[in-house]
Amino acid sequence: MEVMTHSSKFLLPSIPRSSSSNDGPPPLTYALVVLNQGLPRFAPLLWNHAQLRLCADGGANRVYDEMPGMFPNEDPLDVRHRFKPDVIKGDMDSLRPEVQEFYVNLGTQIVDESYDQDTTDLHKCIAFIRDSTPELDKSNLCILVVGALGGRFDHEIGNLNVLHRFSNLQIVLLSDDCLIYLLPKSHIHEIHIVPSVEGPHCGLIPIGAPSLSTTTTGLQWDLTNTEMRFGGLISTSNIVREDKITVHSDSDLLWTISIRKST
Ligand SMILES: Nc1ncnc2c1ncn2[C@@H]1O[C@H](COP(=O)(O)OP(=O)(O)OP(=O)(O)O)[C@@H](O)[C@H]1O
Ligand SMILES: Cc1ncc(C[n+]2csc(CCO)c2C)c(N)n1
Repeated sequence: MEVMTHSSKFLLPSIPRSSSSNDGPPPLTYALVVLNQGLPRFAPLLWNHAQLRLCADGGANRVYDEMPGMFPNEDPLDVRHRFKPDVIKGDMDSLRPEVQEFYVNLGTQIVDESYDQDTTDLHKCIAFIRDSTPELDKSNLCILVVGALGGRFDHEIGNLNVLHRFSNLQIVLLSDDCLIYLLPKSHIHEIHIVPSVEGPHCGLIPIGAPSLSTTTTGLQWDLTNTEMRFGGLISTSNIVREDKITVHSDSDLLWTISIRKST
């Protein structure tokens, strides 16, 4: 079984190459999706790492309203020009008209899918990235989603559902406090902890289906061919003990880890 490696190095100001030699995996490219919740403090950092920046509907209001406040010594208009979304997509019931007009004048692409009331704005944005030009090599693409957690529980669960709907894409849901991604059962996973920005609290959660057997290394409470299911044992309030965590499971699992306040 192939090994999939994971790392939150996108939370570092400059992303180190994966290894000192040339035989490591190719570097990831990042896309950013901004949802309609308060921007996390590291939003400008992720924006600068990303090659493609989308706003899900009212997420564009957040960029327009909140980015200038993150650069209090700069002219708000300059900041808004610097943080111009490439695409705003959704059902457009939250995007304010003056925000839309501002970004249209800067060249942002607006994709109105108000006819689709069966998928969320995040789903629409992920589908856009999936279907976007081959310039973005999907196998090396990691989609960072900010504003995904905290707030309305129906939205949070909808966001987790998107991880399962697009399980062949690497998607990371972020809030100010933690991040979440899916560990597909098709791979053995190596999670390389970046101790300066994340940990120690973590969890492994079988949200889509029970797991008959999960084995981990590197955690305070490791699992050894352990069964996990909702209503039974799930691994919450666990702690990372080593800088490399391995996970092998017969089910897709959610991995979550806390983000340090100093990030
Ligand atoms: N409180 C929240 N918690 C988590 N995610 C959120 C929250 N609010 C919005 N989102 C995310 O941001 C996206 C865009 O938000 P927006 O408010 O524009 O959606 P919406 O379709 O108008 O929602 P609704 O009509 O249900 O209020 C949503 O699809 C969702 O993924
Ligand atoms: C069974 C069922 N439940 C809820 C909705 C409503 N809904 C789900 S996604 C969405 C778009 C939000 O931007 C809306 C309105 C539905 N269609 N089907």
